[in-house]
Amino acid sequence: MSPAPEIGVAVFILKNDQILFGRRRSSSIGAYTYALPGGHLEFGESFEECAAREVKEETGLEIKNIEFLTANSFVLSDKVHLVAVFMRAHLSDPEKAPQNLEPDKCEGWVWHDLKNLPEPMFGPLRKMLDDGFNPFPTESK
Ligand SMILES: Nc1nc2c([nH]c(=O)n2[C@H]2C[C@H](O)[C@@H](COP(=O)(O)OP(=O)(O)OP(=O)(O)O)O2)c(=O)[nH]1
Repeated sequence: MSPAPEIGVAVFILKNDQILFGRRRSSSIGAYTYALPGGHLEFGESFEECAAREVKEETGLEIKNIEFLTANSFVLSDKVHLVAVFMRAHLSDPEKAPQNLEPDKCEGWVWHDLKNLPEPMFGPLRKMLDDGFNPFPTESK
């Protein structure tokens, strides 16, 4: 029987014109690609709770104005089917820098401009951005 789809929540943390990315390590899917902070939805969690928890666990940052943006279904192989929920948020304290709190999973966190995104990017995210998805509120562009 095929495994169940996994539900991930990924967060576009926006600071001025920039987005926070981390390069994934080899142990999980999307090895060595740049992705957003995020992780798997736990039983009973809202998307907002999952976003805040994963961002705090991975970067030490607290986020506010957490909003749902979109969701996508990606079949990556005959074993991996992801349902990715994309959220947007801002830093509670814009002066605070991200820490790499899970160095076994991530090489470090860096802010990138939407016009100068890091490569290679995690496949599902690359596809969304190539399709023209823009996580910034329309009034700020
Ligand atoms: N972190 C992250 N996950 C993403 C992104 N895009 C995307 O489809 N996902 C999917 C992949 C995974 O199925 C799921 C969770 O990702 P993950 O691999 O980072 O999870 P994790 O180990 O940190 O989570 P956990 O098991 O500790 O809860 O979300 C993204 O940009 N960042």
